[in-house]
Amino acid sequence: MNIRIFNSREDLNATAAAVIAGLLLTKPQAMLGLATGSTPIGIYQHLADMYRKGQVSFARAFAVNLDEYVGLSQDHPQSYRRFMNEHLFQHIDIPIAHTRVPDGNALDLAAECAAHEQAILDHGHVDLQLLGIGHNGHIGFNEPGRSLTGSTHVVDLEERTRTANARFFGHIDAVPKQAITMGVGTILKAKQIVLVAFGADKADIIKQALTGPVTTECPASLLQCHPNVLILLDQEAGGWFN
Ligand SMILES: N[C@@H]1[C@@H](O)[C@H](O)[C@@H](COP(=O)(O)O)O[C@@H]1O
Repeated sequence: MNIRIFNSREDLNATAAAVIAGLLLTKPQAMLGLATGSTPIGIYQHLADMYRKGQVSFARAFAVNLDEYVGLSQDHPQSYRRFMNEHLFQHIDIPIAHTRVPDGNALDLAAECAAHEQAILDHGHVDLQLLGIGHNGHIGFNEPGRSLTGSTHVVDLEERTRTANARFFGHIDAVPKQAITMGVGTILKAKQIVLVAFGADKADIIKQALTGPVTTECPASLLQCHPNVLILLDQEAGGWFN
C-alpha cells in the first residue's frame, strides 16, 4: 500500500485528479470506478478544471459507480446518479451512455445488480476505483458484518450509515434503508484502487483499516490484500501514520 499524507486538501485533490488524468492519457478508454459522498467532490472539481483547460479528455472513457440508494428516482436530489451528473459528468466530455450508476428504482433489483456487474465484466475490469470510507469501515455500501458479499447486491444500511448521510436528506427518516452496492469482490478486482479520506473523524477507522486485522467487520481492511492501492489522507485522517 502506498500511503500519502497531505498538509492541504487542495494538494490531495489535485494529486488524485492527476492520477486519474494520467491513467486516461495512457488509456483513454479506461473504465473509472467512481464514488459519491462529500470526499470526492474536490477531486471532481479538479478533473472538471483540467478538462476545461484541455489537460484531460473523457471522450473515450467509461465510468461505473459504486452504489445507489434503493427507491430513489434518478433525478431525486439525493440520488447518486444526480450527484454524479451535477458534480462531474455535466462538466466533462464523457458520453452519458458511457456512464453507469445502479438504478435504485429498478423494479427488479436483482436483475439490476446483475446488469451492473455485467457492465463491468463486458469491459473486462475497472481500471481505477476511487473510494471513500464510511465511519464504520464501509466501502461503497458494504457494511461490516460476519460475512460480505462479493458481487453487486442489495444491502440493508446500518443506522450509523443512515445517520451519517442524514445531513444530505434533512432528516434520518428520509434516508433510504437499502442500497445497491458493488460487492467487495467487484471492488477488489479493480486494477488500481485509490482511497481518499479527510478529517479527524476518519482517523480511527483509517488506522484500523490499514493496520488492523483483515476482517469483514471492517470492509476497508480487505484493501490490505490488493496489490495496487494508493491511500490519500489529510493530516487529520492520517497524522497518526507519521
Ligand atoms: N456510499 C457512500 C460511500 O461510498 C462513501 O465513501 C461514504 C463516506 O462519505 P463521505 O465522503 O461523505 O464521508 O459514505 C457513503 O455512504
